[in-house]
Amino acid sequence: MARESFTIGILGGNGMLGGAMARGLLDSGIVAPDDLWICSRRGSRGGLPLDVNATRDPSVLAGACDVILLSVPPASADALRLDAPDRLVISVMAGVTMDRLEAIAGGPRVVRAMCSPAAVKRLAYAPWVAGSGVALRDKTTVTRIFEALGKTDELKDEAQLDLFTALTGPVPGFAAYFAEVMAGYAEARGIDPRMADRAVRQLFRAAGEMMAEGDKTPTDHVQQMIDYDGTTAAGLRVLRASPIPDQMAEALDAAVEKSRSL
Ligand SMILES: NC(=O)C1=CN([C@@H]2O[C@H](COP(=O)(O)OP(=O)(O)OC[C@H]3O[C@@H](n4cnc5c(N)ncnc54)[C@H](OP(=O)(O)O)[C@@H]3O)[C@@H](O)[C@H]2O)C=CC1
Ligand SMILES: O=C(O)[C@@H]1CCC=N1
Repeated sequence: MARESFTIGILGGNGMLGGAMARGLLDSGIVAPDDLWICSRRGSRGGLPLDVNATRDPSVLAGACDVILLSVPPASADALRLDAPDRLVISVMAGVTMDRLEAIAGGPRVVRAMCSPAAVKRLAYAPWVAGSGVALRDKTTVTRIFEALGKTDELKDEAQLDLFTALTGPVPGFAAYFAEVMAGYAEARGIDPRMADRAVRQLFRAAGEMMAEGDKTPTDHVQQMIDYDGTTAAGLRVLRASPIPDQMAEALDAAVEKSRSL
Protein backbone atom coordinates (compact mmCIF):
# COMPACT_ATOMS: atom_id res chain seq x y z
CA MET A 1 0.00 0.00 0.00
CA ALA A 2 1.36 3.44 -0.93
CA ARG A 3 2.18 5.65 2.02
CA GLU A 4 0.12 8.75 2.59
CA SER A 5 1.76 11.93 1.28
CA PHE A 6 1.34 15.34 2.88
CA THR A 7 2.33 18.95 2.59
CA ILE A 8 4.68 20.28 5.28
CA GLY A 9 5.17 23.89 6.33
CA ILE A 10 8.05 25.10 8.48
CA LEU A 11 7.63 28.37 10.33
CA GLY A 12 11.21 29.61 10.69
CA GLY A 13 12.23 27.35 7.77
CA ASN A 14 15.05 29.75 6.82
CA GLY A 15 16.68 29.48 10.28
CA MET A 16 19.39 27.18 11.62
CA LEU A 17 17.10 24.36 12.76
CA GLY A 18 14.22 25.03 10.36
CA GLY A 19 16.62 25.02 7.39
CA ALA A 20 18.33 21.84 8.62
CA MET A 21 14.95 20.09 8.91
CA ALA A 22 13.87 21.35 5.47
CA ARG A 23 17.01 19.97 3.85
CA GLY A 24 16.80 16.68 5.73
CA LEU A 25 13.16 16.22 4.74
CA LEU A 26 13.92 16.96 1.09
CA ASP A 27 16.94 14.63 1.05
CA SER A 28 14.87 11.86 2.61
CA GLY A 29 12.26 12.14 -0.16
CA ILE A 30 9.41 12.21 2.39
CA VAL A 31 8.27 15.50 0.88
CA ALA A 32 8.70 16.88 -2.65
CA PRO A 33 10.03 20.45 -2.95
CA ASP A 34 6.68 21.78 -4.16
CA ASP A 35 4.91 20.16 -1.18
CA LEU A 36 7.20 22.00 1.24
CA TRP A 37 6.45 25.53 2.50
CA ILE A 38 8.63 27.79 4.60
CA CYS A 39 7.62 30.99 6.33
CA SER A 40 9.53 33.78 8.04
CA ARG A 41 9.18 37.53 8.48
CA ARG A 42 11.73 38.19 5.72
CA GLY A 43 10.22 35.51 3.48
CA SER A 44 13.70 34.40 2.42
CA ARG A 45 14.25 30.91 1.05
CA GLY A 46 17.49 30.31 2.97
CA GLY A 47 19.15 28.67 -0.04
CA LEU A 48 16.44 26.00 -0.42
CA PRO A 49 15.49 24.89 -3.96
CA LEU A 50 13.32 27.29 -5.94
CA ASP A 51 10.46 24.76 -6.04
CA VAL A 52 10.05 25.13 -2.27
CA ASN A 53 7.23 27.59 -1.51
CA ALA A 54 8.13 30.63 0.60
CA THR A 55 5.78 33.10 2.27
CA ARG A 56 5.86 35.83 4.92
CA ASP A 57 2.31 35.06 6.02
CA PRO A 58 1.82 32.25 8.59
CA SER A 59 -1.88 32.00 7.66
CA VAL A 60 -0.93 31.23 4.02
CA LEU A 61 1.40 28.47 5.27
CA ALA A 62 -1.30 27.13 7.59
CA GLY A 63 -3.85 27.16 4.77
CA ALA A 64 -1.54 25.22 2.41
CA CYS A 65 -0.06 22.60 4.75
CA ASP A 66 -1.32 19.42 6.45
CA VAL A 67 1.55 19.48 8.93
CA ILE A 68 3.13 22.63 10.40
CA LEU A 69 6.53 22.60 12.09
CA LEU A 70 7.14 25.52 14.44
CA SER A 71 10.81 26.50 14.54
CA VAL A 72 10.97 30.17 15.50
CA PRO A 73 12.82 31.52 18.55
CA PRO A 74 10.98 30.86 21.84
CA ALA A 75 10.73 34.64 22.37
CA SER A 76 8.62 34.91 19.17
CA ALA A 77 6.28 32.08 20.15
CA ASP A 78 3.69 33.80 22.30
CA ALA A 79 2.85 36.42 19.68
CA LEU A 80 2.10 33.67 17.13
CA ARG A 81 -1.50 32.76 16.38
CA LEU A 82 -2.06 30.17 13.64
CA ASP A 83 -5.71 29.47 14.36
CA ALA A 84 -5.33 26.10 12.63
CA PRO A 85 -6.97 23.57 14.98
CA ASP A 86 -7.49 21.12 12.08
CA ARG A 87 -3.75 20.99 11.23
CA LEU A 88 -1.14 18.80 12.88
CA VAL A 89 1.19 21.31 14.57
CA ILE A 90 4.62 20.09 15.71
CA SER A 91 6.89 22.39 17.69
CA VAL A 92 10.64 21.96 18.07
CA MET A 93 10.99 25.17 20.09
CA ALA A 94 12.94 24.98 23.33
CA GLY A 95 10.86 25.46 26.45
CA VAL A 96 7.53 26.30 24.76
CA THR A 97 5.02 24.20 26.71
CA MET A 98 2.06 22.25 25.43
CA ASP A 99 -0.38 24.83 26.90
CA ARG A 100 1.34 27.60 24.98
CA LEU A 101 1.38 25.49 21.81
CA GLU A 102 -2.37 24.88 22.08
CA ALA A 103 -2.90 28.64 22.29
CA ILE A 104 -0.74 29.14 19.16
CA ALA A 105 -2.44 26.36 17.18
CA GLY A 106 -5.95 27.14 18.40
CA GLY A 107 -6.54 23.55 19.53
CA PRO A 108 -5.03 20.40 21.06
CA ARG A 109 -3.80 18.70 17.85
CA VAL A 110 -0.24 19.63 18.80
CA VAL A 111 3.03 17.81 19.38
CA ARG A 112 5.89 19.20 21.45
CA ALA A 113 9.21 17.82 20.25
CA MET A 114 12.93 18.45 20.39
CA CYS A 115 15.14 18.12 17.31
CA SER A 116 18.64 19.28 16.35
CA PRO A 117 20.59 20.80 13.46
CA ALA A 118 21.93 17.27 12.82
CA ALA A 119 18.62 16.91 10.95
CA VAL A 120 20.50 18.27 7.93
CA LYS A 121 22.50 15.01 7.92
CA ARG A 122 19.40 13.03 8.96
CA LEU A 123 21.20 12.28 12.23
CA ALA A 124 18.96 14.08 14.73
CA TYR A 125 17.43 12.51 17.80
CA ALA A 126 13.84 13.77 18.12
CA PRO A 127 11.77 12.81 21.17
CA TRP A 128 8.16 14.09 21.28
CA VAL A 129 5.02 14.28 23.38
CA ALA A 130 1.51 14.24 21.89
CA GLY A 131 -1.25 16.65 22.91
CA SER A 132 -4.76 15.44 23.74
CA GLY A 133 -6.07 16.08 20.20
CA VAL A 134 -3.42 13.96 18.45
CA ALA A 135 -4.85 10.82 16.81
CA LEU A 136 -3.02 7.53 16.23
CA ARG A 137 -2.70 8.40 12.54
CA ASP A 138 -1.06 11.73 13.50
CA LYS A 139 1.44 9.84 15.66
CA THR A 140 2.37 7.74 12.62
CA THR A 141 2.94 10.97 10.67
CA VAL A 142 5.11 12.43 13.45
CA THR A 143 7.17 9.23 13.55
CA ARG A 144 7.61 9.24 9.77
CA ILE A 145 8.78 12.86 9.78
CA PHE A 146 11.29 12.41 12.58
CA GLU A 147 12.52 9.04 11.26
CA ALA A 148 13.26 10.90 8.02
CA LEU A 149 15.48 13.22 10.10
CA GLY A 150 17.16 10.57 12.26
CA LYS A 151 15.86 8.64 15.26
CA THR A 152 12.77 9.34 17.34
CA ASP A 153 10.83 8.21 20.43
CA GLU A 154 7.45 9.13 21.86
CA LEU A 155 7.61 10.35 25.47
CA LYS A 156 4.69 10.33 27.88
CA ASP A 157 6.06 12.96 30.27
CA GLU A 158 6.35 16.49 28.84
CA ALA A 159 8.85 17.51 31.54
CA GLN A 160 11.39 15.06 30.07
CA LEU A 161 11.54 17.18 26.91
CA ASP A 162 13.49 19.80 28.85
CA LEU A 163 16.10 17.13 29.65
CA PHE A 164 16.48 16.33 25.95
CA THR A 165 16.59 20.04 25.13
CA ALA A 166 19.81 20.05 27.18
CA LEU A 167 21.14 16.63 26.13
CA THR A 168 20.44 16.19 22.42
CA GLY A 169 18.96 19.49 21.16
CA PRO A 170 22.34 21.15 20.67
CA VAL A 171 24.63 19.38 18.20
CA PRO A 172 27.62 19.23 18.57
CA GLY A 173 26.55 20.74 21.89
CA PHE A 174 28.30 19.50 25.02
CA ALA A 175 30.39 17.01 23.03
CA ALA A 176 32.09 20.07 21.45
CA TYR A 177 33.18 21.17 24.92
CA PHE A 178 35.02 17.89 25.54
CA ALA A 179 36.67 18.21 22.12
CA GLU A 180 37.71 21.78 23.03
CA VAL A 181 39.27 20.60 26.29
CA MET A 182 41.22 17.81 24.55
CA ALA A 183 42.47 20.09 21.75
CA GLY A 184 43.49 22.63 24.42
CA TYR A 185 45.47 19.94 26.28
CA ALA A 186 47.38 19.08 23.11
CA GLU A 187 48.09 22.73 22.23
CA ALA A 188 49.27 23.54 25.76
CA ARG A 189 51.85 20.73 25.38
CA GLY A 190 53.29 22.05 22.13
CA ILE A 191 51.19 20.37 19.43
CA ASP A 192 50.57 22.62 16.42
CA PRO A 193 47.00 24.01 16.90
CA ARG A 194 45.98 22.97 13.36
CA MET A 195 47.17 19.44 14.05
CA ALA A 196 45.39 19.39 17.44
CA ASP A 197 42.20 20.52 15.73
CA ARG A 198 42.50 17.90 12.98
CA ALA A 199 43.25 15.15 15.46
CA VAL A 200 40.36 15.96 17.77
CA ARG A 201 37.85 16.29 14.93
CA GLN A 202 38.88 12.88 13.62
CA LEU A 203 38.70 11.39 17.14
CA PHE A 204 35.13 12.62 17.71
CA ARG A 205 34.03 11.56 14.25
CA ALA A 206 35.37 8.04 14.76
CA ALA A 207 34.10 7.87 18.36
CA GLY A 208 30.62 8.94 17.25
CA GLU A 209 30.50 6.35 14.49
CA MET A 210 31.87 3.57 16.68
CA MET A 211 29.47 4.32 19.54
CA ALA A 212 26.51 4.53 17.14
CA GLU A 213 27.24 1.09 15.69
CA GLY A 214 26.61 -2.27 17.35
CA ASP A 215 25.16 -3.12 20.74
CA LYS A 216 27.84 -1.73 23.06
CA THR A 217 26.70 1.10 25.35
CA PRO A 218 29.09 3.95 26.24
CA THR A 219 29.59 2.23 29.61
CA ASP A 220 30.54 -1.01 27.80
CA HIS A 221 33.16 0.91 25.78
CA VAL A 222 34.61 2.53 28.93
CA GLN A 223 34.66 -0.79 30.78
CA GLN A 224 36.34 -2.53 27.84
CA MET A 225 39.16 0.04 27.91
CA ILE A 226 39.49 -0.29 31.70
CA ASP A 227 39.57 -4.09 31.43
CA TYR A 228 42.29 -3.79 28.76
CA ASP A 229 44.32 -2.16 31.56
CA GLY A 230 46.59 -0.15 29.29
CA THR A 231 47.38 3.57 29.00
CA THR A 232 43.75 4.66 28.57
CA ALA A 233 42.69 2.75 31.67
CA ALA A 234 45.12 4.84 33.74
CA GLY A 235 43.34 8.02 32.62
CA LEU A 236 39.81 6.63 32.81
CA ARG A 237 40.34 5.60 36.44
CA VAL A 238 41.26 9.22 37.23
CA LEU A 239 38.09 10.44 35.47
CA ARG A 240 35.81 7.90 37.19
CA ALA A 241 37.09 9.03 40.60
CA SER A 242 36.77 12.73 39.72
CA PRO A 243 33.88 15.18 40.34
CA ILE A 244 33.31 15.45 36.57
CA PRO A 245 29.99 13.50 36.58
CA ASP A 246 28.62 15.90 39.23
CA GLN A 247 29.89 18.92 37.32
CA MET A 248 28.38 17.60 34.11
CA ALA A 249 25.05 17.16 35.92
CA GLU A 250 25.32 20.76 37.18
CA ALA A 251 25.89 22.02 33.64
CA LEU A 252 22.98 19.99 32.24
CA ASP A 253 20.74 21.14 35.12
CA ALA A 254 21.55 24.76 34.19
CA ALA A 255 20.50 24.09 30.58
CA VAL A 256 17.31 22.31 31.75
CA GLU A 257 16.45 25.23 34.06
CA LYS A 258 16.99 27.68 31.21
CA SER A 259 14.62 25.65 29.02
CA ARG A 260 11.99 25.72 31.79
CA SER A 261 12.33 29.50 32.13
CA LEU A 262 11.82 30.37 28.45
N1 LIG B 1 19.64 25.90 16.71
C1 LIG B 1 19.60 24.79 17.46
O1 LIG B 1 20.63 24.13 17.69
C2 LIG B 1 18.31 24.33 18.04
C3 LIG B 1 17.19 25.14 18.05
N2 LIG B 1 16.02 24.71 18.60
C4 LIG B 1 14.84 25.57 18.60
O2 LIG B 1 14.51 25.85 17.25
C5 LIG B 1 13.93 27.13 17.15
C6 LIG B 1 14.65 27.90 16.05
O3 LIG B 1 15.99 28.07 16.42
P1 LIG B 1 17.11 28.47 15.36
O4 LIG B 1 16.83 27.79 14.07
O5 LIG B 1 18.40 28.26 16.03
O6 LIG B 1 16.84 30.03 15.23
P2 LIG B 1 17.22 30.99 14.03
O7 LIG B 1 17.28 32.36 14.62
O8 LIG B 1 18.39 30.47 13.28
O9 LIG B 1 15.97 30.88 13.06
C7 LIG B 1 14.69 31.27 13.44
C8 LIG B 1 13.98 31.73 12.19
O10 LIG B 1 12.64 32.09 12.55
C9 LIG B 1 12.27 33.22 11.81
N3 LIG B 1 11.34 33.99 12.67
C10 LIG B 1 11.64 34.63 13.81
N4 LIG B 1 10.52 35.16 14.34
C11 LIG B 1 9.52 34.83 13.48
C12 LIG B 1 8.13 35.10 13.47
N5 LIG B 1 7.55 35.82 14.43
N6 LIG B 1 7.39 34.61 12.45
C13 LIG B 1 7.96 33.89 11.47
N7 LIG B 1 9.29 33.61 11.42
C14 LIG B 1 10.04 34.09 12.42
C15 LIG B 1 13.53 34.00 11.50
O11 LIG B 1 13.50 34.51 10.20
P3 LIG B 1 13.03 36.02 9.96
O12 LIG B 1 14.00 36.86 10.72
O13 LIG B 1 13.08 36.18 8.48
O14 LIG B 1 11.64 36.10 10.49
C16 LIG B 1 14.64 32.95 11.59
O15 LIG B 1 15.17 32.59 10.35
C17 LIG B 1 14.05 27.78 18.52
O16 LIG B 1 12.81 27.74 19.17
C18 LIG B 1 15.07 26.91 19.26
O17 LIG B 1 14.80 26.83 20.64
C19 LIG B 1 15.90 23.44 19.12
C20 LIG B 1 16.97 22.58 19.10
C21 LIG B 1 18.26 22.97 18.61
O1 LIG C 1 20.96 26.28 22.78
C1 LIG C 1 19.77 26.42 22.44
O2 LIG C 1 19.04 27.30 22.94
C2 LIG C 1 19.19 25.47 21.42
C3 LIG C 1 17.82 25.09 21.77
C4 LIG C 1 17.90 23.69 22.22
C5 LIG C 1 19.22 23.30 21.94
N1 LIG C 1 19.92 24.26 21.43
